[in-house]
Amino acid sequence: MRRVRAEEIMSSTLETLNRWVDDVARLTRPDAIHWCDGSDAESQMLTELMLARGDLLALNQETHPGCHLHRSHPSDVARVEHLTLVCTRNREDAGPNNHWLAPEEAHAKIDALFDGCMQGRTLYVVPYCMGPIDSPLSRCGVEITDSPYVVANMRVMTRMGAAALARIEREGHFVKGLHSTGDLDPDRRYIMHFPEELSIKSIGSGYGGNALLGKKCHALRIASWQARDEGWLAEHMLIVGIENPQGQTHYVAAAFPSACGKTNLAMLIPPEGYRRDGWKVWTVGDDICWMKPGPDGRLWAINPEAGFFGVAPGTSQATNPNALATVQRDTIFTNVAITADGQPWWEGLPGAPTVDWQGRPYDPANGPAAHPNSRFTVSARQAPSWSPEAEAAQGVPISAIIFGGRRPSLVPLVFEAHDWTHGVLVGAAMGSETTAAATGAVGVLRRDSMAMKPFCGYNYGDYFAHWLSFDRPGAQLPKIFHVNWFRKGADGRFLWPGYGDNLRVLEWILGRCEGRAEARDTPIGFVPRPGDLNLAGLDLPRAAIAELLDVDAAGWLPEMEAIGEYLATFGDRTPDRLETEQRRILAALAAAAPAPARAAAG
Ligand SMILES: Nc1nc2c(ncn2[C@@H]2O[C@H](COP(=O)(O)OP(=O)(O)OP(=O)(O)O)[C@@H](O)[C@H]2O)c(=O)[nH]1
Ligand SMILES: O=C([O-])CC(=O)C(=O)O
Ligand SMILES: [Mn+2]
Repeated sequence: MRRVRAEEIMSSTLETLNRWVDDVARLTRPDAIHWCDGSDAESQMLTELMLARGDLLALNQETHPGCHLHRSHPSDVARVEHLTLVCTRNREDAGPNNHWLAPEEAHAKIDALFDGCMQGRTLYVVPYCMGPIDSPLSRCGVEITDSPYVVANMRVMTRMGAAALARIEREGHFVKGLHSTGDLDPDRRYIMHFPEELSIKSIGSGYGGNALLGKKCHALRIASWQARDEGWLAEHMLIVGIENPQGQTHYVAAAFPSACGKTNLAMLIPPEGYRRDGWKVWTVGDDICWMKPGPDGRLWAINPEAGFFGVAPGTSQATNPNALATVQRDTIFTNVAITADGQPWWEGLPGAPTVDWQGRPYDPANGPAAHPNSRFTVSARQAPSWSPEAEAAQGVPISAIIFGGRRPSLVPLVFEAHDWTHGVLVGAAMGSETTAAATGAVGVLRRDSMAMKPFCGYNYGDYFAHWLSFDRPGAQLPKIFHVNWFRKGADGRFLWPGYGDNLRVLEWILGRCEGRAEARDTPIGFVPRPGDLNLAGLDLPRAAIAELLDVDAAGWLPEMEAIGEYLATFGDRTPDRLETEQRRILAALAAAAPAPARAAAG
């Protein structure tokens, strides 16, 4: 066999890349082509260009140096799940959890929209690396886009430019992402994924997860497919380090659906008593987590991103002071309001807006001043809680995995799965109320397994089987938990204070991992009794705590039945082990429920 020399791989990769750029240019007909190097000078040039074109507005440079505002088209403010497709040769491989089109038909449909779409525009070639540039867990891609705003965001959100291109040349492969804002007509908008070709095509949107292709499209949909083939996990999870008073740091990964508290938990500021005792919280990631079993059998995780694309509304000194401190400089704000002196403003901040997110004089009759899905894009390094371990090539070891969602009733504040199989069922069964992060109705309860409903690039049944496959000899798997910060009382208000006080729940979780914390066993898992949680200094009525930790077996019966029906929607692809587990819990609930509920459910 002839050995292929490194230089040959390098030149053939560059050839592939050049040929692809040429092909795209022939189709889209840009006026110019710009290869991004990620330098400061390039960033400066793009900012000036966008300021001149009105794509960016400078905010108050005295209070917010280096901060700018971008207003997207009012019909282009969130991910569009109904226009997001996974195009596999076999429809079953995409699964009922994805919208699907056959690859040939999909290419034909979207290429027709790309035809000539970059006339009068510059085509930017954006090489990027998801994850630390020297990590074996990282993966690279190249996004072609005609949006300088996308380039500017990709520069913050990924390791973008020359170093990424060098890694691509060395490795010989990369994910291809083609993006154009097109004419922003929602009728000519598609976000298409071709996992078998490791490629993405997105047109008609300039917004977040639709357009920053390194993020949801690559790091979740395509990566989840690759991860299944290669034995790792690509998840919609934050990664946070919790340092206890003894100076030990444990890392936790948590999956909550979009706009359900990942960024907040990742940057949590401990309550005062905890701070005094020496607890610290370190942010590794706030949205995406790639993890792989290490030589020691533990799961080791990296954050593939380099920045935060966080929800602005609700971010305040009271809720997330770390995030607020992070966005005081060098931040791109999208669809927030502004004050009379040009500072960014959103609901939850003090002061008053004068101009709303659409650039109109603020009038409460028009709704919120900032769009509910308005965002900030900022380098993760600017967070006061930023963990240097986020740059570690081997990643960080995960002690606990947490699932959670917005559940106004039924689901307790926290519970622990009995074992890995049960934990996978807990993740698969996740439900949450929809939020403004995607277009469509808000506040509707839907199943969102592992918070990946919009992001899993293949059949959920296969995905559950992949999760189960990590339970094998030699594995040192994290314990799995479920939390619910969003339980509401009869008055419609949240029962749990949330935010910094969530550390109380994390302390119990880590205590369980170390075999210290107590719990009672219930059909749905281990639940703390009020005395098992550290509630010192918390002004919470005893009745609220009781309600937060109650397990209503009669109420859980129909929920567990619905979970069974949901699992069945993936047909043969649902692993038997998961269905057996669901039946086991259903039986335990039936035995625990008072007789009338059993009869009703029977
Ligand atoms: N009641 C309550 N609300 C919370 C809590 N944590 C976060 N929120 C609110 O939930 C909303 C979204 O929070 P984020 O932390 O930005 O959500 P995310 O999961 O990072 O969202 P994406 O970036 O869309 O994936 C904000 O309005 C927060 O104020 C909590 O513990 N309790
Ligand atoms: O992808 C986006 O547009 C924002 C985001 O993090 C999410 O929706 O989970
Ligand atoms: Mn997200």
